[in-house]
Amino acid sequence: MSGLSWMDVAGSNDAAQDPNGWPAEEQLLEGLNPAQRKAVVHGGGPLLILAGAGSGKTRVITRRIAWLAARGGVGLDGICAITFTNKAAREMRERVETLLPTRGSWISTFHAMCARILRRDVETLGFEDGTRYTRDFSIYDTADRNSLIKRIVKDLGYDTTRFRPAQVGAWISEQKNLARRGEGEDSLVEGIEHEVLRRVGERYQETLRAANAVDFDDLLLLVLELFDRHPGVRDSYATRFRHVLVDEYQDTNHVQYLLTRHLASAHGNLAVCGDPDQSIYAWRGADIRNILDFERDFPGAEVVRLEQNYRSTQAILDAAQAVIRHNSQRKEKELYTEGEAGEPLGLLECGDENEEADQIALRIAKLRSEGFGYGDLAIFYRVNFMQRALERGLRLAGIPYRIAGGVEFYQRKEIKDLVSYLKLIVNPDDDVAFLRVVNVPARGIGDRSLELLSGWAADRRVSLLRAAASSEARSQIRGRAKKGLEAFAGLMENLRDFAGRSASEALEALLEETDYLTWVVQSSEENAETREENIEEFRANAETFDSDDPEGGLRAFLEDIALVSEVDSLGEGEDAEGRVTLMTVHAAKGLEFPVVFLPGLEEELFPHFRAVMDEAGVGLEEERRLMYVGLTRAMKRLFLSWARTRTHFGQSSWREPSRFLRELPQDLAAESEPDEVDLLGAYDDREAGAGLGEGDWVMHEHFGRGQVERLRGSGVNARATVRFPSAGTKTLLLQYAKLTKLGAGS
Ligand SMILES: Nc1ncnc2c1ncn2[C@@H]1O[C@H](COP(=O)(O)OP(=O)(O)OP(=O)(O)O)[C@@H](O)[C@H]1O
Ligand SMILES: [Mg+2]
Repeated sequence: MSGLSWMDVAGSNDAAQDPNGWPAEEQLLEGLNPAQRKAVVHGGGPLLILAGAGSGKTRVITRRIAWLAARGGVGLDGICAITFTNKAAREMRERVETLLPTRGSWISTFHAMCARILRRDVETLGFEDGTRYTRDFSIYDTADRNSLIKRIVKDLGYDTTRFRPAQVGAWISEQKNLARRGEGEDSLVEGIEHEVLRRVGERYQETLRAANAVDFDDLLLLVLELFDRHPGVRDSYATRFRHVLVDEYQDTNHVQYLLTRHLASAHGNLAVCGDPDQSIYAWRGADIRNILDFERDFPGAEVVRLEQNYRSTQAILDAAQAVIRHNSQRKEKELYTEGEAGEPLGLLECGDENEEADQIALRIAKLRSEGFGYGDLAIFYRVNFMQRALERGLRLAGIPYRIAGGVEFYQRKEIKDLVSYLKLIVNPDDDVAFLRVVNVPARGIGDRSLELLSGWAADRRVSLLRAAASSEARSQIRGRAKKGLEAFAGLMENLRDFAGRSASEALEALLEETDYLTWVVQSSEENAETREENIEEFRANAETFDSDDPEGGLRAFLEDIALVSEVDSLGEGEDAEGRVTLMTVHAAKGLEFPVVFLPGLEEELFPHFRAVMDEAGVGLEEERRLMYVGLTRAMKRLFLSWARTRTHFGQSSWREPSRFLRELPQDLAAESEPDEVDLLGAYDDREAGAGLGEGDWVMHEHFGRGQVERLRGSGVNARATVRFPSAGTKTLLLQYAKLTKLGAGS
C-alpha cells in the first residue's frame, strides 16, 4: 500500500481499506520515531512515557488515542484522555478527529471530565442530612466563590479587610484537599483566626449545598466520593473506558491520582506521560511522587523514554539544559536535537520595566521584518503585575496582542450578568446568581429588602428566588421593591422552560424579556458601545457552541463557560494569528512558539522572592523548573531580559540579574547577535554614540525632550541614558532610538 496517500486509501475500494473508514496503520504511525511508535502501539497494562520537553509526549498521547480507537477495537468512546488545560484538550480532540472518521470523545481536563460525570450521576450521592445535589447544579468559578465568601464573612460579623475573600478561599480550598489526604488541618493558622476560618469554611460549604452549587475543588472531590462510596458507579466508568491516558502527569495532585486509579481499576490500561523537570504546580498541591512512584503503584509498567527533541534549536536546548542541571533533586535525562544550531540567545539589560517593554517592542518590529508573524511571538512573565508595563510598551508601538487567562471576557460585568441569569434559569437555587441580577436592570430592590427576603428564606431553608416567588415573603416588603421582586420572579418563571433549550435560544429569550441591550445602550456609561459589542460576541459564542455541540444545550454551554479556568483560555474566536501572546510562564506549559521573550529575569522576581527566601531550596528548584518550562517553549528564537530598576506597588527598587542568567552557558550569551546588548560581556565605555555627548539635549519621538546623562557601548551596542522630564530616565539603544540632537549641554 506504500505510495498511496491517505486520501487514496480512504477513497478507494482497496481490500486494505478498513470497511468503517478507519485510517490505516501507516497513517497513524507516520512521523513517529521508533520509541514513539513503541509507546503508541503498546497493547495493554500500565505505560509510563518519561521524557524531556519537546520530545513528542503529547504527540504520542494523541496518536495513541487514535491508534487505540482505530486499531485497538475500543472505539473513541472507550477511551478517557486527560490533559492539563482546556486548550490542550481542544487541540488534542481536533487532531484526533482529523485522524478518525468519528467524533464524541472523552478528551478533557480533570475538571471537565468530573463535571460530566456529575451531570450524569451526582444524584446517586446523598449526604448525611438527607440532601443531595441535582444534575442542574451550578459551577462557581473563583470570582463567584469569592463573592460568596465575602457575603459570609460579613454575615458572620467579621472584617472583610482582615479576612480577605481570596485568601479565605485559598485556605478553604487547601483544607478540602488536605482532608482528602487524611493529613488533617493546616497547622500554620492558629487561635482565633483559625476559628474564624473554620466557621466561614463550614458556612461556605453549607451555602454551596443549599444553592445546589459546587466549586472547582468539589467537582473532583465529589466524583472521588461518588467512586469511593458507590463502587457500582465507579465500575460503570472503569469498564466503559477500556483505556485511560493522562498527559502532564507530573503535575497531578493526590485527588487526581486517586481518580486516575479508580478509572484504571478494572483493567490497568493506564498510559501516562510527563517530565519531572517540568513539575511546576507543587504550590497548588501537585505531587511529583505520582510520577516518580508510578512503577511501584502500577506493577509491571512498561517505561518508554523519548530522547529526541523536535521543538527547539540546539542553542535553546543547550540553554535549557544548562539551567536545569543546577537542580540537585533530579535524574539526568538524555535530550538531543538533530535540528539546526540556531541563533544565539538575545540578552537585554534594560534601565527599567518600561524600557524593557520598549526594547521588546523594537525586537518584535525587527522579527517582523525577518518574516515572523505576530502570532509566532509570545511573552511569558513570572508575575502578573509585569503585564501592565508590557502592555503599555506594545500599545505604544502599535503591536496587536492578546492576553491568555481569558476569564477576563467572562468576568466582564455584562457577560457575568447574562451568565448569572442563564445559571438561574437552569438552577433556581443559585443564590449568588440571584443576588447578582435581581436588580439588573434596576427594579428598585435595595439592600434592606434583600435582607428581609434573605431572612425569610433562611428561616424556611429555601432559596432567594423561591422566596421572591412567594407572595407571603413579598408581603413583608414595601413599595417598589415589592413590585420589583414580583416582576423578577415572574420573569424567571417565564424563562424557566428555556433550561432545556439551546444556548442561543435561551440567551435570545433572556435578552428579549429583560430588554438588557436597550438598558445597556441607554445607560450613560461611556463604554456602552464596548459592552454592546461584548454582548454581540457572547451571542456569537452561544451560536458557535450550539452548532459545535447540538446535543448540549444551555446546560453544557454554562459548563463550558464555568470551566474556562484561570490558567488557560486564550480568548476563543479571537484571531490568534495576528497577535502577540502574553501569558504567565505557568500558563505556557505544553505550548510552543517560534519566538519567546522572557522578561524580568531578576533575583526575587524570577526566581520569585518567596523561593529565594526558602532555605531548604525546594522552592528554588521549582522556580528553576519553571524557568526550564519557559525556555523550552521556544522553537527558533529566545530573548531574555532584565531591568536595573523596577517599580511595583509604586515602589521603585534596584534589581540584580537572575541567577538563572548566570547559569546559562557563557558562549551562548557571548555570541549574541551583533545588535543585541551583550549582557555578560564587559561594556566598552570609550566609544560613545557618535556625535552625542553627555549633557546634550535631545528629542525622542515618544518621550519628547531629554538630557543625555551617560553614553556607553559602541557601534550597534551604543546606548544613551537620557533623562526625560516628562517620561523619566531611560536607557536607549541609539540605533533604534532615533534621537535628534537639540544642542550641547552646559
Ligand atoms: N517524530 C517527530 N517528528 C517530527 N516532529 C515531531 C515528532 N515528534 C514530535 N514532533 C513535534 O515536536 C514538537 C513537540 O512535541 P510535543 O508537544 O508532543 O512534545 P512534548 O514532549 O509534549 O513537550 P512538552 O514537554 O513541552 O509538553 C511538536 O511541534 C511536535 O509536532
Ligand atoms: Mg506536551
